[in-house]
Amino acid sequence: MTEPPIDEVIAAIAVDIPDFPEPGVVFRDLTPVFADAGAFRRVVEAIAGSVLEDPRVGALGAGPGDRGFDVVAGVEARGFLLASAVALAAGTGVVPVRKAGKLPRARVSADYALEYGTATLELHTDSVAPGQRVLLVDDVLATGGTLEAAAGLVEQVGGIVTAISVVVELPALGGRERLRPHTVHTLWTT
Ligand SMILES: O=P(O)(O)OC[C@H]1O[C@H](OP(=O)(O)OP(=O)(O)O)[C@H](O)[C@@H]1O
Ligand SMILES: Nc1ncnc2[nH]cnc12
Repeated sequence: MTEPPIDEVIAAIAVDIPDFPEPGVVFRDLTPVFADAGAFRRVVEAIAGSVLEDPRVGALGAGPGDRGFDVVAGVEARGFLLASAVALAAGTGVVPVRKAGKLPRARVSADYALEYGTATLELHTDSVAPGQRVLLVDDVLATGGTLEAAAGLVEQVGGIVTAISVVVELPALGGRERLRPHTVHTLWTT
């Protein structure tokens, strides 16, 4: 039996919440997508294979037996739900990009603004080896402030951001443009 396209699966399950967490923001709640076993499996497998589907797959170092990344990095908190599952599916390890004050050892930090506030992200300096290829994962790409900060941290410790993969992209907020020249893979654009 043919499975429906992944964007249709996500769109049918995700829930839009107007004016959350503040007036004017339409919050895209993906928790029902992650709670649905079939949808979660599809999402995780699609992200784990996202670099292999890139037309520049060869240039990114992907090919038989190589998905094009050596480790998955996820952004706290919702990115964690995806990143560890993607890493398990891909056979790699997983690295947390955490909100400020949670990482105990030597770290780099970046302040940033997102669609509804400001925050600070941190990464252990030794969590990515120099030259290691990193797939950076999160649930939502809105303004791109969060993923721009996370990508900068990965690069600051010597990693190569081979691609950025998200479940949903809100193109009206310009995140993709902000993340150039990084490659951005999205499962659902709305
Ligand atoms: O593209 P941007 O405008 O930067 O917004 C996207 C970010 O916003 C959300 O995280 P949030 O900071 O709400 O944290 P959470 O995962 O802890 O809920 C989301 O999970 C992304 O990380
Ligand atoms: N509109 C939105 N919905 C869910 N998460 C978000 N993070 C930033 N903007 C968001």
